[in-house]
Amino acid sequence: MHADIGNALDGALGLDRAALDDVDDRVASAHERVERGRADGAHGYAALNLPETCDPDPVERVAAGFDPESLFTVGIGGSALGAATITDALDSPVDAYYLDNVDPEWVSALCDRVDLSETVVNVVSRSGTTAETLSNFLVVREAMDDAGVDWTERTVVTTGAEGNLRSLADRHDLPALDVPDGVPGRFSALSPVGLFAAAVSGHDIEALLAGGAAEAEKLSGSLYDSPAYAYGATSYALAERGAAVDAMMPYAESLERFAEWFAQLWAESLGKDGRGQTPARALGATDQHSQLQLYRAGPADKLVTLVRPTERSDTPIPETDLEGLSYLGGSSLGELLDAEFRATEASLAAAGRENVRLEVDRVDERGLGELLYAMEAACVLYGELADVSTFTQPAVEWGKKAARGLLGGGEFAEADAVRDKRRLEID
Ligand SMILES: O=P(O)(O)OC[C@H]1O[C@H](O)[C@H](O)[C@@H](O)[C@@H]1O
Repeated sequence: MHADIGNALDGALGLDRAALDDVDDRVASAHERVERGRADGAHGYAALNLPETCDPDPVERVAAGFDPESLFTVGIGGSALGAATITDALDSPVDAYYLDNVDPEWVSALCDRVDLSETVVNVVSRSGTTAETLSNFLVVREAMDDAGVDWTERTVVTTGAEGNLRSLADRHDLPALDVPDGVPGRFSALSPVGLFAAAVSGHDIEALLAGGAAEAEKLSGSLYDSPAYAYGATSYALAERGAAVDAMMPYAESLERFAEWFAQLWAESLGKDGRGQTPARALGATDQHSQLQLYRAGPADKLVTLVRPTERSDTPIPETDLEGLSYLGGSSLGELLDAEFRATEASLAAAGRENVRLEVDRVDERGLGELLYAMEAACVLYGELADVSTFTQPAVEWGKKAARGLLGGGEFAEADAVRDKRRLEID
């Protein structure tokens, strides 16, 4: 991945090169802490070792046992978004569906619509306790039973070393993949959690890991030597000066989900102790015609992150004799998209609005591996600089307990708070 942080300097938020150099002095010690954590395989930091420690063989072996028309990944948050980012980005013969939400109409319509006898179900939960995932799995399993499909022949389990799902896999002798120790869900894209969907869809998971390894090699004690750290340190420095929002805006339809994955990574990891940066999801060029007005002329409280591949297959724009449109003829959709990318970058910079450019060669397995790993490393560095507990999510756990208490799954004080809701009702 290549990062260009030039437009993050000397804008409305006042980050200049001297201030960034000061942050760089702290990057050295932050990097040492990250390296120590990686060497110890400590919780969270272990995720940055995945390009070396993740063995693609078991994933490929389990995937080779299936030749499905469709894939249901039943999981939520980090147990779905990494895989979804990869399969959405790459052309695939397998229809990949992600059953993360528990919207009853949507789930049952999906089970009715898809041929379950040609579907593989991968139920993914690190903890094996997530209510949405287990409920959706039970619904899908029953739908398979009802359709006369032997679910045990078509189900893969991806989970931690023990728990409900591990017991289920053992009891029914299901193929099982491991969520590696020390790897939180939102950092698990380059583990079996993200890679099974890619492998069963025929993608090269070794190239995904190689992309991650290439970014890992560039991590160093200076932000000026590592694109991942350049991004993490710049985002942190801007956040400290008031960039409360990070608008992730890929210029590739195939990377729309990447912005969703990034949102979880950034929000859950860094939103702590009254700090953090709110991720916004945008898509170039579409959102130039929607959100860009705000990004350029609204509050100066944002970093806009522009992502693009430098190479892509292209489609020529046919010649036309329509007056006013002839300049488009002989050009291509790719050239138009690139011109829009550069115009947006310049338009933000001209208004003093900070933006960063991130580029990969192509949206392929290698490029995705680079991008996913680099954003994870950027996030870990940001967390070190901000001194937050990057790998926990206590605020999310609060809501989980409240919901569980409401459903009769135990006594939780959090559920009482739901019952005590204040009301001021207007009809
Ligand atoms: O993999 P699971 O244990 O089912 O967890 C799925 C998701 O659950 C929670 O919402 C956490 O905040 C997420 O970080 C996690 O990715």
